[in-house]
Amino acid sequence: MTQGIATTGHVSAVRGAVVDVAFDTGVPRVNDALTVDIGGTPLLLEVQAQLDARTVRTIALQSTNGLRRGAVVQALGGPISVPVGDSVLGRLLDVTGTPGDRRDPLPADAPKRPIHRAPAALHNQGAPSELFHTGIKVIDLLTPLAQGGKAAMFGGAGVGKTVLVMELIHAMVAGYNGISVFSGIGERSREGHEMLLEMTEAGVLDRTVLVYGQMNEPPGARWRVPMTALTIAEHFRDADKRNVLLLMDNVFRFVQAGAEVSGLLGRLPSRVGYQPTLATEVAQLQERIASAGGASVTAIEAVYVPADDFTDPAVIAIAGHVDSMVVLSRAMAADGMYPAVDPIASSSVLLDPLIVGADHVAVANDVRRAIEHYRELQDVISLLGMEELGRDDRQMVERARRLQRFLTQPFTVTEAMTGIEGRSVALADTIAGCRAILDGETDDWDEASLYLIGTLDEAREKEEAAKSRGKAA
Ligand SMILES: Nc1ncnc2c1ncn2[C@@H]1O[C@H](COP(=O)(O)OP(=O)(O)OP(=O)(O)O)[C@@H](O)[C@H]1O
Repeated sequence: MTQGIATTGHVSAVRGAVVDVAFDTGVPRVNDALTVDIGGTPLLLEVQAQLDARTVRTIALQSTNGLRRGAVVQALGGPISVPVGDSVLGRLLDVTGTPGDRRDPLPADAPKRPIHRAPAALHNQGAPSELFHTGIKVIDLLTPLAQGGKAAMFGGAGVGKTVLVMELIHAMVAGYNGISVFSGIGERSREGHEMLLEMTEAGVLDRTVLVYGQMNEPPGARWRVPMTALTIAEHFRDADKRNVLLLMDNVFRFVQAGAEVSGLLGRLPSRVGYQPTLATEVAQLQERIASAGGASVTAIEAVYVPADDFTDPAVIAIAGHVDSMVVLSRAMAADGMYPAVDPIASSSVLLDPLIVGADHVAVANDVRRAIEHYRELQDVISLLGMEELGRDDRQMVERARRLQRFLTQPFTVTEAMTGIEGRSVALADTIAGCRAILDGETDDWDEASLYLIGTLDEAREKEEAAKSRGKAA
């Protein structure tokens, strides 16, 4: 709000989620919050543009049903503020910080923080520190995650992003003593309540905050909900010096909501119809996800890839900010190779001999090389058959197929679907297993023995059991 100027205005136009508000003298600043009462329910608006000396254009964060021209609007004198701190632990909140879990309201004296803030100062930011072991073979080997790092799971519709994020939550939250902040952005609305239940069952609800703006909510809510989650995470980091795990499903929906808002505000679209401010919006969100002052914020993000097009501007903008990029492949999902992590397209800046050690990097590179070589030969194999390959090529292909199978893994979260108990594998076992396959120890094993198992020892038992059954028959 411009200093010393009246804070009350009135609605001058309503066009869906876009509301124009006129003030008698002066106008609030961009990103300031306004509130208006619709039949006893407060509606939050956020200023997006100053149209002239008296009028602002705002975007509504809740439904504008029932809003009339002339309604009295209060300027709050700053950005939307959301409750932070211990009182939000174990709660399911919406973009404005209002609980949606049918429990008591939050205490009136809960501390609040504005959702728009500058990122932590660069000199105060910490780089990713220790590695986060997930127990998921393909991730620990090829795209390691770090505490204080940013990882994103990229994939088209239905290739397993949510399942992978849920499994990571399972793997990490139980053995992690920091706070987890989960932000549901523009996905199915039932997911929030399912998550609440799961966290309660896992006994970690008292260390978790759930913040949701789902697909049934207006674009303003989906656009600002990651900021709300981030503000809560930042408070735990700065005020309590606690490590935070920030999970976001799905960051693409944040970009999509931004595009909807941009269209509603009448801005000309840019490449592929996205908002002209795409890169800025993504950077404003991602640059705030940082470790600072000795406490880390570790982010795991799911990113939907529209029409499996990895050159989509939204995907590229997000990919530029992450340390570990886990790419999910439709072809692998179709073959039942779950988790469908593409070993070639996925990468991590942490896969460096100085960070993970030379042995790890060497095995990871050999695994990639073998699978890449197999892919190059796949056309020849489908046209002419394996018999036409030279001896070395055939051996490489057989090892690559075994490696691909060894890197599949049953998940705890899919136990009900697959009927197979989830496995968690130590990194040393993953590396030893891959090395053994690359060295040819499993050349005469049945490929199926390596599919959906944990360690190589388990595959060995499966192989021996199959052999003894064969003999008995
Ligand atoms: N690791 C896995 N093991 C077994 N099945 C899986 C696995 N991952 C995914 N699936 C199967 O794929 C389906 C879709 O997975 P999921 O909901 O995670 O996809 P998504 O990429 O998040 O999809 P959307 O883009 O629609 O949100 C699951 O319901 C399940 O049947």
